[in-house]
Amino acid sequence: MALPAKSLASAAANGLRLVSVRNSSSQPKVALLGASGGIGQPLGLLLKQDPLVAHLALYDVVNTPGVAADLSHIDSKAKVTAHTGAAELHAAVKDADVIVIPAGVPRKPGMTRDDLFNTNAGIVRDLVETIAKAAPKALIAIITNPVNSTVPIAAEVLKKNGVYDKRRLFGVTTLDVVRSQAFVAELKGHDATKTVVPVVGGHAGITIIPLLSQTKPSTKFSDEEIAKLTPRIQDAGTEVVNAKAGAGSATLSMALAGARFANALVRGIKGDKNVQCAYVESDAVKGVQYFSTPVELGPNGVEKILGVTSYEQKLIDASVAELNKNIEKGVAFVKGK
Ligand SMILES: NC(=O)C1=CN([C@@H]2O[C@H](COP(=O)(O)OP(=O)(O)OC[C@H]3O[C@@H](n4cnc5c(N)ncnc54)[C@H](O)[C@@H]3O)[C@@H](O)[C@H]2O)C=CC1
Ligand SMILES: O=C([O-])CC(=O)C(=O)O
Repeated sequence: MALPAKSLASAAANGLRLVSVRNSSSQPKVALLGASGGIGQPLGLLLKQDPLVAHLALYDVVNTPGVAADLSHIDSKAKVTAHTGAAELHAAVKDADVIVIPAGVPRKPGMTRDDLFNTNAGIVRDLVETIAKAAPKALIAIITNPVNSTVPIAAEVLKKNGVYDKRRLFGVTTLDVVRSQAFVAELKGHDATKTVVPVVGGHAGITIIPLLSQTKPSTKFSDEEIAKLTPRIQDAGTEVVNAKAGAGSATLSMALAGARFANALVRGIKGDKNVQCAYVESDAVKGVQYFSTPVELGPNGVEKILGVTSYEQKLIDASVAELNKNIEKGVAFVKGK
């Protein structure tokens, strides 16, 4: 919530230290952490072009001034600021409405997303520790893998700081939706821009569950088509990792997906309610604490969790044990068990 200029002035006059006042929804600030990376740079480009973004704060441990100088020459609305290294993180996230996090290492061929845990868990924990203090009301969108575990890590850090609000924390699974829509459109000759495929569960292997039965426009798939499409969607990240042959994982399609999701969060903040799939704390599926489903986004983040009723129940059941393993690993990392 933004304070009117008058109350800000009188608070300052009374010597009050104002901590973490959010910008007004009319001037949204988006902070991008990991802004110099393979995802960060094209995602920064797309966010700079987003007419809803008033301030784009770029944070990384390296190369931020160059990326910011480059982006700041684009004739779009967003003001761009650069913040480099831990000492400048507080300023990067302070008053942010939305914080998008692609900071961390990507996979190489032969690795699972869980193999990134040892490096990325600590990166996410430390970033969220500062967010908890400088921007406790921000909507946080985590791209860093393994998403199934980094979201519970972030939640535990926010809880430890007494500022956790389950409506405000998201694992970004939009790329799974983007891919499903691309693959289905290609197979069926649909217009990809008008094809809708919800994807639920998590963001690794069998936890990625495309609800092909709910494709719009309504589409019939043979058993053979489903048997081919489902694993292709589940392994699409690995398809890119292998094609890049050691040079990283998906960056361009992820930048598009991340920009789409960040835009949806900002629209929600501005009162333009909309529905997106995201990995959030949820009671949609029994026996698992975090699960991606379509959720309605609004001024406070998740306004409503839209459940899953689906023909894909076997896939959902199969994902629960794997998700619980990933979630428990993240929680234990923060709790030091
Ligand atoms: N959720 C999803 O659907 C997807 C997630 N990813 C994940 O996104 C992450 C980033 O991937 P890329 O951009 O390709 O990697 P990258 O290595 O190209 O870029 C990562 C950036 O993070 C920065 N960084 C490292 N430690 C940091 C810290 N403590 N604070 C701030 N910045 C820090 C690096 O300096 C680098 O600029 C990976 O974990 C990857 O697995 C990738 C694709 C899809
Ligand atoms: O596969 C990876 O390591 C990156 C990722 O999450 C994706 O492309 O879906």
